Amino acid sequence: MKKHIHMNAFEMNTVGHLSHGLWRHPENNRHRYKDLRYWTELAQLLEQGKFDALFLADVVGVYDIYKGSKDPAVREAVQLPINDPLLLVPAMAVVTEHLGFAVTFSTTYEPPFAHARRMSTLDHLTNGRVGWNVVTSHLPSAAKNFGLDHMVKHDKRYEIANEYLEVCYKLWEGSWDDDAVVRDVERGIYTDPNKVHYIHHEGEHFKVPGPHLSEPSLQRTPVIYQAGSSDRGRAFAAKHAECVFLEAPSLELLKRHAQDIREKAAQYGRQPDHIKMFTGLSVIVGRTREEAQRKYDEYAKLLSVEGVLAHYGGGSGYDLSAYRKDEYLEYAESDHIQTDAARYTKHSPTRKTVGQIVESMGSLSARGLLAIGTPEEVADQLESWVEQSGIDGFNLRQFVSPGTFRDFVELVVPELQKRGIYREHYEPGTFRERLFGQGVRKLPDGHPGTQFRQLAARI
Ligand SMILES: Cc1cc2nc3c(=O)[nH]c(=O)nc-3n(C[C@H](O)[C@H](O)[C@H](O)COP(=O)(O)O)c2cc1C
Repeated sequence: MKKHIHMNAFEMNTVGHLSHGLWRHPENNRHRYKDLRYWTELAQLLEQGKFDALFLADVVGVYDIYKGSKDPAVREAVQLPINDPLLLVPAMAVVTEHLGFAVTFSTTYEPPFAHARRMSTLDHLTNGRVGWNVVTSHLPSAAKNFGLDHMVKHDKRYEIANEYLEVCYKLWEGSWDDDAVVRDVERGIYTDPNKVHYIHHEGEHFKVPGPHLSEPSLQRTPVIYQAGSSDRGRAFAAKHAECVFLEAPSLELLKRHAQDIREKAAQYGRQPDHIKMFTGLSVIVGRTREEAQRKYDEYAKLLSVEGVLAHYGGGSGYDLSAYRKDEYLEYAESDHIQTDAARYTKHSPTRKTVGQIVESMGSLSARGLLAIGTPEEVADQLESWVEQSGIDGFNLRQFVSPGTFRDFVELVVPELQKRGIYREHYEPGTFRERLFGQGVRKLPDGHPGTQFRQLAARI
């Protein structure tokens, strides 16, 4: 059987996720993000298109680096206003049966004990369809709103994240035995106390005795997503991630990062093929090339460079308004997203002036892979990119909502299915089983989270 392409729909509980300025397009419904039906309709559309998951990004701060002010981001709706993504999941789960939900949550500001319960709750409510995009956050405004004077240093954030996950694994994997809940009416025992264990975690950043508050859910540990390709980011992904969101300015670098993560994963004793690699994808498809071009022209006219610059400022830490246009942008150590800081500097095939970078930000392909054309032409591109880079799938961005996703479901999915490179029906089971095969309901052997099972045996 040909290798199937996996698809996540990349979304955010906000107006301006990535296509800044396009909220002005008459067919764009992003202002309906506050309406639960926007999300339940979207989930049903994605399930009709046999997507693996809805991947909900999230930030807990304001983009206020560009021009030293929040005003450009506020004016352009750059990931503000923004609501909590986790609260959308139960409603979408009720109207779907197979679609996964990967939600973003930061390990830097809120402690692990409550988050572990939140994720167990979602795994119960979705019948084993939840994933967690583990981020460490990158906005100084978030740090200040969580009581810190400065952002936690970049590498320190990953150090905290490693311990954070250890606490969560202990709670999810080791605190409750599979047969702890007995519901023995005769003896009046709901749960056998001998099968619920303290975790007694005492680390540098967290002290959590346990036990976990939730009974075991189908997956126990949610499917672990990660985004971030710095050295520390890739090392973290190699240790924990089951789905990695890679972004790079070339397919060659994408391939190298994917190989690097798989090699590091093997050194951790993991199965390298138990990691699915994704990259961002934009698609403008039409029944004819002219229709696709018309959409491209409409979107390109509305793209806001100010919005892109405000987003880039928070992502990279570089305020491009502070440079002369003829200055070359050089890589400077950043505590923000180092992948973003490297995009136009050390990861760029050529040195770029700030003027050249700002000009390129005015293009719809600024954020990476963009396929434009008929369903056949788009499918050709996707097949070629997967073959060249060795990745497993894409996080599909959108220009207009839900039009971009509807076009992909109605026009591109049938073409991919015809070529035998996309599922025609959902495989049974949990989110993790759909990604990694029947029977892989929980973390597979070799994943570091499995070492914390049968905690009682070790305490
Ligand atoms: C493609 C991509 C998407 C990301 N999405 C988010 C997000 O939604 N929320 C967030 O707080 N951080 C996000 N990040 C930042 C990283 O997850 C993480 O916070 C890390 O600090 C930055 O990664 P890096 O420095 O290893 O590149 C993203 C990073 C990348 C590369």
